[in-house]
This record gives sequence, structure tokens and C-alpha cells, in this order.
Amino acid sequence: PPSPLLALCTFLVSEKHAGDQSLWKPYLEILPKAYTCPVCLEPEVVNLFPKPLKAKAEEQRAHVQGFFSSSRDFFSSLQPLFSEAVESIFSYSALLWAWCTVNTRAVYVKHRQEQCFSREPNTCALAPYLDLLNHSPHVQVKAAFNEETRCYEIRTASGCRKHEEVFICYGPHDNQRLLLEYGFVSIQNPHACVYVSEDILVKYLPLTDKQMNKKISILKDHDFIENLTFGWDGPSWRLRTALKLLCLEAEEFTCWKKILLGEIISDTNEKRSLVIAQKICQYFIEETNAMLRKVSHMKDEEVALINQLALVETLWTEELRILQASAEILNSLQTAFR
Ligand SMILES: C[S@@+](CC[C@H](N)C(=O)[O-])C[C@H]1O[C@@H](n2cnc3c(N)ncnc32)[C@H](O)[C@@H]1O
Repeated sequence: PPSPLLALCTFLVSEKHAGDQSLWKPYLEILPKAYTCPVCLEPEVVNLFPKPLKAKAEEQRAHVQGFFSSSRDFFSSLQPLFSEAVESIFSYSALLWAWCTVNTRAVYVKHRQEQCFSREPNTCALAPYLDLLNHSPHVQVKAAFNEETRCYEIRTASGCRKHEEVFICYGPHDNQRLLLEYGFVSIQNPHACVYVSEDILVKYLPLTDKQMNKKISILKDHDFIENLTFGWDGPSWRLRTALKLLCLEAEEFTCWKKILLGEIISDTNEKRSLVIAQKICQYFIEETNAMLRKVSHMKDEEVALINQLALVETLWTEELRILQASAEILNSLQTAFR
């Protein structure tokens, strides 16, 4: 049997195909004709993404392609319902549109398992009208299906002035996640951050450190090698902790547990880790400026891609602002040690 997601996508494609005959025509007409999720962007634009996002965007593309290939037999089984060939109705572009519609608009509703579906979680529902609400990271809402009223209810804890747009919050997502899942970037997003990968983490540490491999495996064992970030308020606690551990002198090495518990080992360790954080931050600022120059150049050359490139440009511009804020914070933290 089809998965609940495949059933929903099939419903969208076949109702869209029905055109004027569809009961859902008014809803289908207000849906976007195209999407800006990474799976819909040109590969040369995805190539300009920050590395972690690029990897996730490629995973997303492979996932949707796999979803299409594995659904073909099911689409063929629907042939008796259509006069035209199902291959032309349930094409890759039609399924991609439906997948993006569900991914960017569906709400979470727990349904019971249905015999007619496979055992994948049945938690997506499309809610016309509700799905017109845009995201703001600055509002607080409570949203859920109320079993008593049989209504999906959204209650806001933030005020909204008369005639102003009402926003909801899709979650405390950073900009890379918003772009991956919803195809947009939020300006001055308090949850936005710049990710530091393992190779950059060790880039400015001495190659001569004999304990480096051991330190890296400690970080890995204690789940401190991922989600290391710079944010609006400087390097995250996780990033600072990982750097303090990597900066331990040979004679301090036995103190690594204390570092993971948030203790200060020595002024030298604090100072060294801040210097490395500043170097990493400067490296990112240079890389980000280089990417912004590249995107700007491509905007002149590839006029047809201007909207896609503008999206990437906004992402890098926000990352640059975060890094500049982090660099200032690191400067003031370092002066405390001078
Ligand atoms: C649930 S729909 C919201 C309604 C949407 N504007 C529409 O009717 O197409 C989610 C989509 O709206 C857009 N969106 C939501 N919040 C946004 C924001 N703050 N800035 C830009 N686009 C936003 C994104 O394209 C996202 O995938």
C-alpha cells in the first residue's frame, strides 16, 4: 500500500490534473506554482550553499528522486482511473511540486494507522487557510488540533496590530533549516547561526599536538563534534567547550572532563581558545565575503537565476552579520585577559 505521504501527493497531483472538475480547485489555485526549496534549485546555485547545507540539499534531492522512482509502480496501478497515460500525469515535476506543497505547508496531526496505508507515520495534514500563515521567529504560538471543538486552533501569545500581517512560528529554526525545509531565509533570525565543521575546528591548532587524535575522539564520544556554531551572541557554549578541550596543554590534559562540565582550567586555556575562536571567525568572514563576491558576479552573468541567487545572497549576508557580531564579542572577551 502507498505511504500516507504518497497518498497525499497523489491526491494533490490528481486533483490538479482534474482542473475545473476538482472540488479542490479554489485551494489548488492559491498554492504556489513553483517552490524555492533546494530540491527545486539549479545545481549551480546549490553549489554556492554553505557546506553543511549543500550536503543536506543533495540528500533532499536524492530523497525526492528515490521517492519518485519507488512510487512508479503505484502510479501505474492507477492507470484504470485515467484516460491519459499516468506517466504524463504523475511526472517527476508533478510529484516534486506535490512533495514541496506537503513539505512546506502540512501541519502535524497524529492520525491512527489505516489499513489502506503502509506503516510509515501518518502525521501530515493539509489545512487550507491555516497554511496561508507566514513564519516569524519573533512570535509565540500554540498550535494543535482540538479534539473537543474538532478545529485546528492557533493561539498567539504575541500581540498583533490592526491591519498588520499575522505570523505564526514554524519552530526555532536557523536559516539553513528554513531554507532547506521551506525555501526562504529570515532576516535577523535570532536562531540563525554559522556551523563550524571538524576540519575547520582543527585548522588553526598546532599540527605538533600529539594528543590531537585523542582529543578529537573524546569530542566525538561526548557528542561535541557537531552543532558547533557562531551566533549573534558569539561562539556557542558547545564551540567554546570544544575549543578549550582542543587547546589543553599536555600537562593539563587529565582535566578534560572538567572542561566538558564547564569548568575553567586556567587563564592560558581560556585565552588560547578565544584566540583560536577569533581566527576561525576571521577565516569564515573572509570565506563569506568571497562567496558574496562570487554570488554577485553570478547575478550579473546568469540573469535567469537571479531570484535563486538572491536567496543564497541573503543567506550569506545574514551569516556575515552573525560572524561580524561574533568577532566583536570575541574581541571584548579577549581584552578581559589582556
Ligand atoms: C505555510 S506557507 C505560508 C503561506 C505562503 N506565503 C503561501 O501562501 O504560499 C509556507 C511558505 O511561505 C513562505 N514563507 C513563510 N514565511 C515566510 C517569511 N517569513 N519570509 C518569506 N517567505 C515565507 C515560504 O515560501 C514557505 O515555504
